[in-house]
Amino acid sequence: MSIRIAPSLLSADFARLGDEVRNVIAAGADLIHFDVMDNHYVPNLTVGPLVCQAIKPHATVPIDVHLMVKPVDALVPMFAQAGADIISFHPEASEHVDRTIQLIRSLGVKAGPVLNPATPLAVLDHVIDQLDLVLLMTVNPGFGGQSFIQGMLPKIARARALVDAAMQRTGRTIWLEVDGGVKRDNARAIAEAGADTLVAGSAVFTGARDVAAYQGAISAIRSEALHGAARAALEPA
Ligand SMILES: O=C(CO)[C@@H](O)[C@H](O)COP(=O)(O)O
Repeated sequence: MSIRIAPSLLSADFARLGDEVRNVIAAGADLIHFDVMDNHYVPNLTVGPLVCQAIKPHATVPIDVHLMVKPVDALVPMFAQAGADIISFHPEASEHVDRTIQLIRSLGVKAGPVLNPATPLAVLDHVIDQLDLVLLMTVNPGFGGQSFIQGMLPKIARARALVDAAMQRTGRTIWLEVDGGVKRDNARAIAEAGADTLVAGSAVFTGARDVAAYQGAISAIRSEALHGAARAALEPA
């Protein structure tokens, strides 16, 4: 299994966003995770489509837009136009979850729901076969730098089983992404539970804030996660 690392720009230097995007990509980032907060669905306010459009020329890897906004649908075409390659959204913030997924996919963008720590996996029941990814929050959304909620590990494992079954049924690829409190010292357990895509903000944008620092952080997380994924592959199904 391959592991994707998605640095969250929430912890980047917003005064130098183009440089930060280029630097984390040079350091090995597989995706750029772009957190959109509206001070309504979550108690924080970040950036919108104009900033996504501004970083697009610097992003030689896919831009993974995480919408923490309510309502959702009106912003979807704006982010598609701004260069989003992936758009995830919170089912609680959408009036019609199936419609939102179809809207995102109709614009040629990969789609997936984001499950808060307390959101049950049952929300996937009738849509999983249409998804490109499932994003599991391992902190409550709204802020970077929070601690990983340990109780989420069994939820990741249960989501892995659902995603595997859906991939077998449909022949599609569905990523299982985890976001919140991901560090080098828990990446192994997170990947062993079944995550294949790890978002990390404060654990990546750290140290001297240059390519070497980002490379050290990304490769440490990746290497731990690869160990975890290898261990999971050895375990009986
Ligand atoms: O969506 C969010 C927070 O709502 C995340 O993407 C955080 O930005 C991750 O930051 P760290 O927990 O890795 O510092």
